[in-house]
Amino acid sequence: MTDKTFPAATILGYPRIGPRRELKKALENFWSGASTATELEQTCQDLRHRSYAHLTKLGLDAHASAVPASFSYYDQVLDTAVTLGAVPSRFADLFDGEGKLGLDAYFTLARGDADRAPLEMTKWFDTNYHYLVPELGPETVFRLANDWIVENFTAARQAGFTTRPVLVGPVSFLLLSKAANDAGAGFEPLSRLADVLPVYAEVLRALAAAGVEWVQLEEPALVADQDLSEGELAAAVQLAYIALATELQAPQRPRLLVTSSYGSLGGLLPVLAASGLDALHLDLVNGTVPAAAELEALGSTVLVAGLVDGQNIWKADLAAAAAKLRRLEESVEGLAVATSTSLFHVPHDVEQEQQLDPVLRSWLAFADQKVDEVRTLARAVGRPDAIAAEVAAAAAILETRRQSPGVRQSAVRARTGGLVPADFTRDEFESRWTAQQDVLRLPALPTTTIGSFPQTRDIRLARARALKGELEDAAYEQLMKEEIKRVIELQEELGLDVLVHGEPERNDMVQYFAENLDGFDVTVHGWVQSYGSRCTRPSILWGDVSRLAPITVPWTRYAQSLTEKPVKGMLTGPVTILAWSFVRDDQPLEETANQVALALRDEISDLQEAGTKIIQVDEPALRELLPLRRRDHADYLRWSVGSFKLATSGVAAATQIHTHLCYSEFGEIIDAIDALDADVTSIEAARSRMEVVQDLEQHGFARGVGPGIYDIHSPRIPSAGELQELLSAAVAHVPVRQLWVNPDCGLKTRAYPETKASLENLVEAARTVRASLVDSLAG
Ligand SMILES: CN1c2c(nc(N)[nH]c2=O)NC[C@@H]1CNc1ccc(C(=O)N[C@@H](CCC(=O)N[C@@H](CCC(=O)N[C@@H](CCC(=O)O)C(=O)O)C(=O)O)C(=O)O)cc1
Ligand SMILES: N[C@@H](CCS)C(=O)O
Ligand SMILES: [Zn+2]
Repeated sequence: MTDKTFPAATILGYPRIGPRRELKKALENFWSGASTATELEQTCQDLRHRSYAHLTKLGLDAHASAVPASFSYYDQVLDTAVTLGAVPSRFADLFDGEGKLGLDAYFTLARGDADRAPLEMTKWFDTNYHYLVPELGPETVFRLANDWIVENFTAARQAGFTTRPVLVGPVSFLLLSKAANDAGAGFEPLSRLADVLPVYAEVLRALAAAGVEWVQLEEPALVADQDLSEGELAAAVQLAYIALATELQAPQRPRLLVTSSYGSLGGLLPVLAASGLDALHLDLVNGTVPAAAELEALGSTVLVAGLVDGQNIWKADLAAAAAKLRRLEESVEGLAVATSTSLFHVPHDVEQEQQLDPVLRSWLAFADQKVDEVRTLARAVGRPDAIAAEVAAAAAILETRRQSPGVRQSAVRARTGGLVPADFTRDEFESRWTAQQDVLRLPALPTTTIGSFPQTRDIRLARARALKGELEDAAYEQLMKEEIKRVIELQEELGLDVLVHGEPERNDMVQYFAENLDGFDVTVHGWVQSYGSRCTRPSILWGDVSRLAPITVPWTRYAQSLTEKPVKGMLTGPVTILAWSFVRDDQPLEETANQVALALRDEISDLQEAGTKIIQVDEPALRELLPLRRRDHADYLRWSVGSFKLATSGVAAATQIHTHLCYSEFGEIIDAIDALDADVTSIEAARSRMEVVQDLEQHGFARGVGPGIYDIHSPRIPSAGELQELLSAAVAHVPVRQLWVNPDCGLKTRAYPETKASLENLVEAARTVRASLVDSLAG
């Protein structure tokens, strides 16, 4: 064992995209062939070392393992899978002659290739980050197949930084994995725990040999209810950490920190406390301070208190955090301060946002400011008075927030305060459905898309120029109208049945609405990684929300004027607007969601007034915000479903309401999807091989449904035959009268050539299956 103690102040991870999205640009250049692998590696090494130097300058101790090596080229779960050699059999040829997986193999797993679908992508806990899902089976061979974790440590040390390498821990790795297609019935990834532990031990030995003092194993899956009993989970945790922390001893391994972000460990805390870990992190923002006896059981294990919120951007309430610290001090031997989660959920630095109102800016802490908050709290350990001035300053800021105009608007409060049950209900579904069929007169298996068409570089550049004042508003509007016209013409040519305007005028499906609603502000550089190279700038929802004027109506009206076919109105739902923004933390989410819902209800009413017959309200984040503990589900689903219904219940029976869900597994919330009472739901399905249609069938889902048959997350063009197969699978499980044909999600991240070709195939597949249905009826 080294004699190094755990650093007093640390963070669990830092944004890896770079202050100016350097990683995004480097990746996209490499993927397009504009740069070489060596150039990408060099850029990323520079990025890592610059961020270590920056964190050192901000006061983290670069010689005491206070700086986590949390970089990833694409995703931290993929990094762990590649380190362990855990790849599905369809990618077996990616290993080189020495059994290693290199950069090309890594990106093939992430993005697929012409013949192979990539790993599935899904939500990382209740966040807007998406990880790649490892696929395991009884035959998966685990072996140390990639040495980046060691190489990066060594290179950083040569540059003067003793970092703390980070890996997803063994129990979470297996719980986050899924059974491979060829795994056989009933296979559970966690059954491979005993096989994966020797490779973790090998990694730890290699890290120790390289001079690593502390390593961070992340176990976030332990804070979420799983499909196994607490006893089974406890046994797995015990097996894993007795093996890695007790049986494997220093100097064979570095000191071990296990982290537990996004919630409370509950009954697993005593298990981890008894496992011989050197340090254990608790999330004390999403979770609560454990009882004294549980803390005392930690003995010599250092408690790393996650007191600073890694997921939201409000300045910390230092008085409340310091009070928690005092309770911890009474019961533990060793105490350090950290963030609740990695900081990759928040942008780099609020000082980059000089355009924000200085009062609002003074309320905010991005990653760099959070480093400061962690250091401040660390100074209070054993000396609470040492931070009295900082505590007073934080309290004054909270008071300014409370008093600030705009935070409470009486007109908005009067509306939410006056809501009655009738505001949340429509006519009965069957009669609506009949009224809608009369108006719409669509063929069986109607084809449509989810809303966005490719956001071309020209569109983004035009918007960037308009923002800089280089392009007049009228000229920008004209360019967007030309794009809408092209998109409508293309859909007519393709023969789609229900059209969209393509969303060219939207920078992002949430930010666009935030820019047009009162109560929000937006950032310029506040980019946060969503997956791979894709980023968003979560908006700041700081005050009461209301609609200043119609937002989407002119664009939708224009698009509808170009075609006889129905054009869907396209809005983002209240839950998704909340989930993908940084939301005020001074009132229940339900109140905020209802404020957003009322603003959308007004927009929907105006769309209907303008002649729009189908209005889609996207709720891709409905599943994302589902609490990690089952006991909290019912309350969440009550208010989230309620806010969707509040937004959509003001329309006539003949107006068809669609919704769209993606990026999650939905089996668990089919009841809630049904309760949304949307007439048609399009839902992600292609990447998970249409698993959802079986859930729908079991549930007896009776509304319209479009299980996405074209996986838009990859440039791969699905053949008409393949799409036809997926559609036939859907027909086998869902009555034809309910079925719609559509891609998995919007097309904004795709380019035109693959979009056109894929949609041609999609329309052809729908026609073929339609014809076969007619034949079978005739036969
Ligand atoms: C559907 N998804 C979304 C999620 N969250 C959101 N907030 N939005 C979503 O759509 N979560 C779940 C899924 C999957 N996640 C994503 C996230 C992000 C993207 C995506 O395509 N992001 C784009 C950025 C989009 C954007 O904000 N565009 C702006 C700014 C564009 C820009 O970079 N401009 C340049 C200048 C122009 C140029 O040189 O190209 C600049 O500012 O420097 C806009 O269009 O105005 C991304 O590129 O990462 C997809 C799915
Ligand atoms: N209407 C949006 C939904 C994405 S989840 C789009 O098509 O991009
Ligand atoms: Zn989607």
